Amino acid sequence: MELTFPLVQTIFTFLLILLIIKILNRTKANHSTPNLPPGPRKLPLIGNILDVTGPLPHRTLKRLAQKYGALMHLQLGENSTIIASSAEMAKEVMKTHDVNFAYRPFLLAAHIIAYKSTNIMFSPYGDYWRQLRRICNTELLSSKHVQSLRPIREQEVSNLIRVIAKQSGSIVNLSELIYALTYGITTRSVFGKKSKHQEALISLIDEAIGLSGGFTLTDLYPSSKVISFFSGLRPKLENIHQRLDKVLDDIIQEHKTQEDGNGNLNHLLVDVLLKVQEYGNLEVPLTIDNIKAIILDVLAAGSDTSSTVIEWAMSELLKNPSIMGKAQTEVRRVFSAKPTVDETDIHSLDFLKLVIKETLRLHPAAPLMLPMENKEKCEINGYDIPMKTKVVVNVWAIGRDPKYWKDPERFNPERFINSSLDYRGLDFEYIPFGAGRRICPGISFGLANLELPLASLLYHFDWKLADGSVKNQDLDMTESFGSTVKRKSVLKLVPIVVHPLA
Ligand code: HEM
Repeated sequence: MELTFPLVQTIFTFLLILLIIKILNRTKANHSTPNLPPGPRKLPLIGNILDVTGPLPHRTLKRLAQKYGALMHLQLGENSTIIASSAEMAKEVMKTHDVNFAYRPFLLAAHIIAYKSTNIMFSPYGDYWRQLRRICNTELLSSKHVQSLRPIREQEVSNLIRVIAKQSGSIVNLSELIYALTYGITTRSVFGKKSKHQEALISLIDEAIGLSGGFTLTDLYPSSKVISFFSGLRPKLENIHQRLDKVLDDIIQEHKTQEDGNGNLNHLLVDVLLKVQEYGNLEVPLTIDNIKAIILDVLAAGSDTSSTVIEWAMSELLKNPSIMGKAQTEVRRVFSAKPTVDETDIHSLDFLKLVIKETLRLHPAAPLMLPMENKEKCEINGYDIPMKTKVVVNVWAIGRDPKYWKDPERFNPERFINSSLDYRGLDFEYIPFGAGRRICPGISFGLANLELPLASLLYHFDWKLADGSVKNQDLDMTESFGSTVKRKSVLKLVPIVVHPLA
């Protein structure tokens, strides 16, 4: 058969279409099999869930990273997850690709408890979140405002010292006392006077944190209605949310009609928010529910973190008596002419600041930070990171990496002498408060809540372990994972009054 020109043209067009389809398919195939970072073998349906189960995920993830690398991929149920375990990878995520990773993944607990994720921690990156951060930086959590809350801290700490002094020579549960102290400081900083609802509020927040910590099945399989139904998590969270909402409403109403302990109404965090709501000239209006979500953030993020760090600092000091001695000598010298520690001279406690820095290195309150998510696909270290991948930074592993730290497991505050390393998010080998746009906005408040209590505990008392048969250097330091990583066993100690309160 002779090939006519129209027939040749038809065949040519047909072949061309086939070629285009093939190229398109290949491109599509490339899209569906990205070059992900290495990670352990994935099992059908569950992926790597079994690889990360265990009581201390930050330690498990460090071990896995030693095998698979500082940028590792895990499939956790339906969630494609990247774990960054080195300063270099953390910098890629939180500096090079900062805007792209400034999102948070959807978490059912944050959605239900925190008024549809309108708190600072879980609201998506955008105008509303930017506005909240502006309010934090300029008003709510600014250094100046934290300074104005000084009388509350001093009163609460001196109450604690009185309580402990009464038990001089007997056993105290220091963990419990510190926890009550930081909640006391935070709730009073928010609302002023101790409210009759305070205990209910604290126990509800604890309950909420208990339900949302770790990996919940519902968050591992967000698309499965069956899992969501059988886990029963949603109704439990809704129940807590309703009770929390009622308590917060009552406290705000009660607050509107009374003064704080200092006869002053304008410096408390709830007043700042109510004032900003009314007169703040806001781009996005702030509702009362938004205010409640922010208050929940401050209460949850502000108390537990500080008590955890104080508890670890005291544990490390007890374990290292010569360092304890040095810290006590300093605080007793600086405040020798005073009946107690106040915030006027607290900035002179240079060694105590090193102790706090070293505690934050070895015991970052949030060892896996808060999860992040990228809006768009990107490439890190030659690997593809598809859009909406969850990213976890193992700050704990970075803080103990011998690549950056000499003798990393040793508690040695002096390593920070003459070192420019700072926790403000610029040195990626040391990021206990995170870095980038989502860096903790509560650094000043958090530090103020650490310095005064620690200095006062060291000034007024000498400390012994309750169990006299245990040598100080053998103090058990086992951790327990939750919203923060605390001591597994409570710190039971015997205080001996050295400087009584006047
Ligand atoms: C020693 C005390 C504290 C430590 C170690 C700590 C640590 C952290 C860390 C690691 C993050 C995640 C940062 C990131 O994703 O890059 C964070 C976020 C946050 N922290 Fe803190 N924090 C402390 C105290 C506080 C206090 C006192 C407050 C409030 C009063 C606070 C409020 C927040 C909030 C609202 C966020 C979320 C920020 C956002 O997503 O934009 N924190 N904190």
